[in-house]
Amino acid sequence: MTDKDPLFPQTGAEGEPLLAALARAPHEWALFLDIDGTLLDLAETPDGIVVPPRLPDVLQALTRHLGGALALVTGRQVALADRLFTPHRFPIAGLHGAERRGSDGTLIPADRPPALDDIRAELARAPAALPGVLFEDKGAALALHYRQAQGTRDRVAALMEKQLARIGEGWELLHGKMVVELRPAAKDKGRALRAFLDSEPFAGRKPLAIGDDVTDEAMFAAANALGGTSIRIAPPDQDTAALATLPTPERLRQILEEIAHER
Ligand SMILES: O=P(O)(O)OC[C@H]1O[C@H](O[C@H]2O[C@H](CO)[C@@H](O)[C@H](O)[C@H]2O)[C@H](O)[C@@H](O)[C@@H]1O
Ligand SMILES: [Mg+2]
Repeated sequence: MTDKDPLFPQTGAEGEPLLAALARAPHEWALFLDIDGTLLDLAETPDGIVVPPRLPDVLQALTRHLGGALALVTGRQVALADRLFTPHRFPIAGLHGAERRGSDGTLIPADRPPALDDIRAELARAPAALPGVLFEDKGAALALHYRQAQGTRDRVAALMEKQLARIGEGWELLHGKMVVELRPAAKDKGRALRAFLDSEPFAGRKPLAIGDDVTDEAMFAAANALGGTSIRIAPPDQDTAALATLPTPERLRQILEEIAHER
């Protein structure tokens, strides 16, 4: 390996050569894709995202090229992600790795302790006190979004800290893009990537992980440690474990579509 090897670039390198390497040897690679901010442009609200019409078929074509070794790794619920990419269903880790469905189609759900229900009720009332804040109920994880009320950031964080203290061990807060999420701590995106690579058809392949946010950092670190590589959708000077960057979801979608049409 040299400093110039495109498969093992320095942090801040351009991500396109990594995807070109995958396109040249799809049987060697497993592809792990985040959704919001990576495959899809960010929107003002969680429900405001737009799935470009060709994207589900592009992902399906890529899945075929890769012999099935493509998985979505997202903070969304699996059920919601399935609706986004209908009629296709992909191997997927949801809720940042707390739930997972491998290529055999069996979903391993996240635990949903009763204690979460009181917290759910309190957070559902938060938008009344914090105008512009949005509550997202993801079943086994709960989120408050402040993209449309950025002045409430500290109050949202304090409210979520209070919920974390209530629910106790085994839970954590994730501070994502203008969102704070309460979620199970034991499973993250890095562990999800490792679990995929322990099973067919992912086993024995080099992982390429692509994401855009703090929650993807565990996935980047796992991919790098397992002989693969990683791309963050971010400016080239982003502080990240990812070994390369791409500027926008749109550029990623263009490249994925080119690879899908090469076959
Ligand atoms: O892991 P991801 O697939 O990237 O999901 C991360 C979170 O994405 C969503 O929130 C983010 O995207 C919204 C739509 O673009 C945006 O309005 C919000 O500000 C972002 O934080 C989703 O709502 C969360 O549940 C996911 O965990
Ligand atoms: Mg994302």
